[in-house]
Amino acid sequence: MLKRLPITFWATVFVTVVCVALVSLDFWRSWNARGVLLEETERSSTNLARAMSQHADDTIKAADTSLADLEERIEMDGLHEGQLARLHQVMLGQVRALPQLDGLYAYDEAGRWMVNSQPTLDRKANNADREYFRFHRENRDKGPHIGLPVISRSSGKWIIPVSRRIDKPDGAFGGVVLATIDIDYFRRFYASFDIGDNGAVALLSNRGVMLVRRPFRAEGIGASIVDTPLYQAYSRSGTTGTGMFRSTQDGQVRLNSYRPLQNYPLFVTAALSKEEALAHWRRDTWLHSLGVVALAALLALFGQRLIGQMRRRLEAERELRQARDALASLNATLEKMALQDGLTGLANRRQLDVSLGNEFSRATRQGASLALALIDVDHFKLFNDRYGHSAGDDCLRAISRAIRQQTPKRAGDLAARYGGEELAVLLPNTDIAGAWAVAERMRQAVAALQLPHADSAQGIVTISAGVAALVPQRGVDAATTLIEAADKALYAAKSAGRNRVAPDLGLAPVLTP
Ligand SMILES: Nc1nc2c(ncn2[C@@H]2O[C@H](COP(=O)(O)OP(=O)(O)OP(=O)(O)O)[C@@H](O)[C@H]2O)c(=O)[nH]1
Repeated sequence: MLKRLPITFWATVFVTVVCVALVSLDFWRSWNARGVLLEETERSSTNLARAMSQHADDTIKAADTSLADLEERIEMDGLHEGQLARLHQVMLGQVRALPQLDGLYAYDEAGRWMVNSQPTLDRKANNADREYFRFHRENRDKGPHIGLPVISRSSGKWIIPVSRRIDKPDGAFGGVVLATIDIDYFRRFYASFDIGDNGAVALLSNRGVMLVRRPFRAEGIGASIVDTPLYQAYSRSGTTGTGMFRSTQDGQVRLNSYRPLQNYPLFVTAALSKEEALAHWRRDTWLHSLGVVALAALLALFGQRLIGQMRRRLEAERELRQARDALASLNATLEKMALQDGLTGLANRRQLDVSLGNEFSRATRQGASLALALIDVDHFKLFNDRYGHSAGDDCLRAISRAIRQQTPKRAGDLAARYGGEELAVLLPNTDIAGAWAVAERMRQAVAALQLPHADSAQGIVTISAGVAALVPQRGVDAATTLIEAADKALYAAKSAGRNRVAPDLGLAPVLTP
């Protein structure tokens, strides 16, 4: 079934498969490259988040260590005047040593400013209203507390408060020590990252409050992000993770990596813009795809032309085959016509001569008898004269038909038009008696046609025949011998009154009719 499909079909299938494979392979390659690029982006953002969380942890840890030291000193020595001057010096030293520190402060149990790292101390100021102060007053927990970002009352900068509770010797609330971390310190650090034009990094509290963010927006500090998909993913997992989220702040889709701080209830997130990460890939893919599609189109066009040519060539070959077949059949017809008489449909004189030559040779070789009957229409001239030449032709055709029907069907038997109104029947392997019998049957068949002939003695068309037979002797007899003998017999038949068969007894004296 498949074999019968034309070559042009398979060529079309081939070109189509090549074009589709070309485009599919390029698509697959591009899609793979995209996946690899996103994986790399994810790795970068994860590494960035790790570095940020470590940095934030270290930054707060250093401040908290100072606080723990201050807390211990105050709990040991109390907050009396002599102690305050020493504490002031210690605080100044710590703030100078730690660039992230905006200031260090100590408040008594009523929130009054007792000592800080500022050059002057406003004794009338009170921080009892601050969130961290209320937290420590109400919680006996001795660990550090990270507060919400606020603008410092003393320096006017955005700060993150880190505080610890001071206990009196009896365990009652004795005040708070506070370290304020300059948000600008984080901002400067985050500004040093290469996160592209649309990347974002942030430090956030575990309760979903923004502490610092790049791109920096003052109104973003302290804002809640609990409704964002990023925070929901983080609070669900509670640990390190990644995800592709659309920012609720600027609508950008980013690949986010989030990671909690090891020691504090905060987490960081590093987000790289998907758009930026894929920008180069997109440009590259566009150019590449354009090239591949153009190549596939060229291939398809070229293939289509080639297949068209193939089709035309096949068509030409088919036409050529048809012409050759027509020529062959024409040749066969011509060959037949060359051996056939046009009027009677019997073999023509040429074929008779060839067959007679062949059969004569065979009979000579085999020592077989070869017979020939020469037949002539009686008074045919008168027939033509009375009925016309065309009726004469019809008459000849009818006689030829009758003679063909009576001609034996053995190989070599041949009825032919000898010339004019004269016919000949070649009968191999036949002696004179057999030939006479055949000619007699023919004569009777013609008479049976009852073709009217007013100028004939019988009133119908009749024929006369002369038959001759011989067993040819090599070097003695020739084919013409047989013709001449038959012709002589025909003449005898005519002379004897026509409408009869006369045998030639010279060549075959054995005849007993
Ligand atoms: N219509 C027609 N006539 C033919 C054809 N071939 C030969 N003839 C005619 O046949 C006639 C033969 O005449 P003749 O040879 O005189 O002999 P005949 O009239 O048959 O008389 P006998 O043979 O003596 O009986 C001629 O008039 C030819 O013109 C042919 O193909 N068609």
